[in-house]
Amino acid sequence: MAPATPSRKPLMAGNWKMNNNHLEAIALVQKMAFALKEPDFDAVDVAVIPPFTAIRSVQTLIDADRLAIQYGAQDVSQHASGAYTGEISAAMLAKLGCTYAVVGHSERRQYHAEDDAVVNAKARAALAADLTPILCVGEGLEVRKAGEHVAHCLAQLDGGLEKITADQARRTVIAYEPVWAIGTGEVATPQDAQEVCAAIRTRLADLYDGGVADEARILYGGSVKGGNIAKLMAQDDVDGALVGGASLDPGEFVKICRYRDLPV
Ligand SMILES: O=C[C@H](O)COP(=O)(O)O
Repeated sequence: MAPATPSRKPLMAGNWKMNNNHLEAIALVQKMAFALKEPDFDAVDVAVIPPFTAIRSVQTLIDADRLAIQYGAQDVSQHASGAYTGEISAAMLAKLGCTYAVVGHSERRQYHAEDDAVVNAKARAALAADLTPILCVGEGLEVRKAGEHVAHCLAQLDGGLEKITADQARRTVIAYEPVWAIGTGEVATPQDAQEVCAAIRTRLADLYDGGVADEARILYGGSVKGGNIAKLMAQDDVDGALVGGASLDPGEFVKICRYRDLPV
């Protein structure tokens, strides 16, 4: 497919998972803010995705220091409000200034039995509140070994995008995260990442139109580090990364955000 155009600004999103209390979160964002300069933000969108309990602190710091760092949540309720103990609504996250909400992360699918219908309901709830969903898809090792990874990811994509309009799909971020590469140090090869990201873009063109496919950002996630990001970003259909472990290290995450300075 066509190479990344200026309309697809790369996005580097750090998913902190269940790490960092609100004080640690402030310290981490401060360290990132100290290292990142204005031109970095012209080249790439930088986002942190802290646990719910740290979002308010991150918002306060980012607002006070007028930082260009975006932020979001790791999950969102499919429900608007009411008796759903423990849930956080999209409207609550929007009120906290969140830009993104991750939906369908493999850890939610695996440990919380979230299926495509739930993932889709969460994506639609996020979009209704003007949040940008980061919709995750990805295959496990068995599926990969069986050679069914593309079909598997496209089925998750179809399910996740059910009843989502073209305008909504245009601003949705898709993250391809092969489960076998998450937290294992075993990164997908750039060709593996490109194969699935290209298939996702082609499916977006089929489901909607070429405009949606051209504009929607597709991220790769799974053991991304400073040492492998440049090769991944050299792929036509990889528009950024959803970074787990390496986003907890400000030096490493800044290196990832500055992938253009790294040798391919
Ligand atoms: O959301 C992030 C992914 O699960 C990747 O995590 P990782 O970079 O630690 O492999």
